[in-house]
Amino acid sequence: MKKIPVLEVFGPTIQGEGMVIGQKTMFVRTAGCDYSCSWCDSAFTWDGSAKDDIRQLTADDIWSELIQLGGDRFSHVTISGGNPALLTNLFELVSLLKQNGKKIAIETQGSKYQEWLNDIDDLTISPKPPSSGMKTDFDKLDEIIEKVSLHNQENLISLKVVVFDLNDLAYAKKVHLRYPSIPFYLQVGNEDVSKSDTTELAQTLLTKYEWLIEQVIEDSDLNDVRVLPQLHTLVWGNKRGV
Ligand SMILES: C[S@@+](CC[C@H](N)C(=O)[O-])C[C@H]1O[C@@H](n2cnc3c(N)ncnc32)[C@H](O)[C@@H]1O
Ligand SMILES: Nc1nc2[nH]cc(C(=O)O)c2c(=O)[nH]1
Ligand code: SF4
Ligand SMILES: [Mg+2]
Repeated sequence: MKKIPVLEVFGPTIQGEGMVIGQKTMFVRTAGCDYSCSWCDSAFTWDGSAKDDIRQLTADDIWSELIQLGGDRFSHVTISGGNPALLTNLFELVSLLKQNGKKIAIETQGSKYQEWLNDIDDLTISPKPPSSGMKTDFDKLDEIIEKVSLHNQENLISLKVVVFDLNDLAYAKKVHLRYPSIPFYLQVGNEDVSKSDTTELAQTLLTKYEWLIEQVIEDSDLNDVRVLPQLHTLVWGNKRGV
């Protein structure tokens, strides 16, 4: 079996973000990203700080670990990163999870296409706004969205944009208007990914959530969007592996 670079396997927990927020799920976090967002809350997947913790695992190894941690207490697995869509080899894990009756979600930024994306039950594509320092290749994003919309019709696809400021909101609007038929989520940006005081962090994030809701209320281009905080950050702060 082919190897997959893995940094974390954890759960059961709840999906804290986006289209299936609140869903009980396991997480597999792969190593490596083609982006380097200034505010990335999982920078250890790509900045070298956790390079000694990367394990090269087969799909069978990952499955054993999921069962060891989750037993019969899960039906859903979320694969995030880093950018899992860098990894052609994830195909074997996707088919193994499906064979075992598990639903699969993916978190990716929409910079790379893989054929196995067509087999994902809950696919979240999260293009990055200006505050990240990254530039979206809209031709590539068009291509990915066209392919997954065509091949992934029984499954759910959504777009999710993290917003820190008005510039990001203008970008989010542009993405939503470009793909009006794809369910669209706005997510509160966490400015302080190393803060350890969860109560203080939650207060700040709720204030930012209220600000984001107010922007959406006022804007007729944003009538059909959903506005969400990162639920896991409100509950557990910046803790890893939850
Ligand atoms: C860590 S990323 C991994 C998956 C993929 N690389 C991506 O960005 O979509 C998972 C999600 O966390 C979001 N995220 C990362 N840092 C964040 C922050 N500081 N505040 C809010 N959301 C953040 C990303 O935008 C993405 O939607
Ligand atoms: N509970 C929980 N929900 C999440 N949703 C997306 C996450 C991610 O880091 O991709 C994440 C995460 O790390 N934990
Ligand atoms: S694309 Fe995702 S994992 Fe990569 S740097 Fe940005 S937020 Fe982090
Ligand atoms: Mg996260």
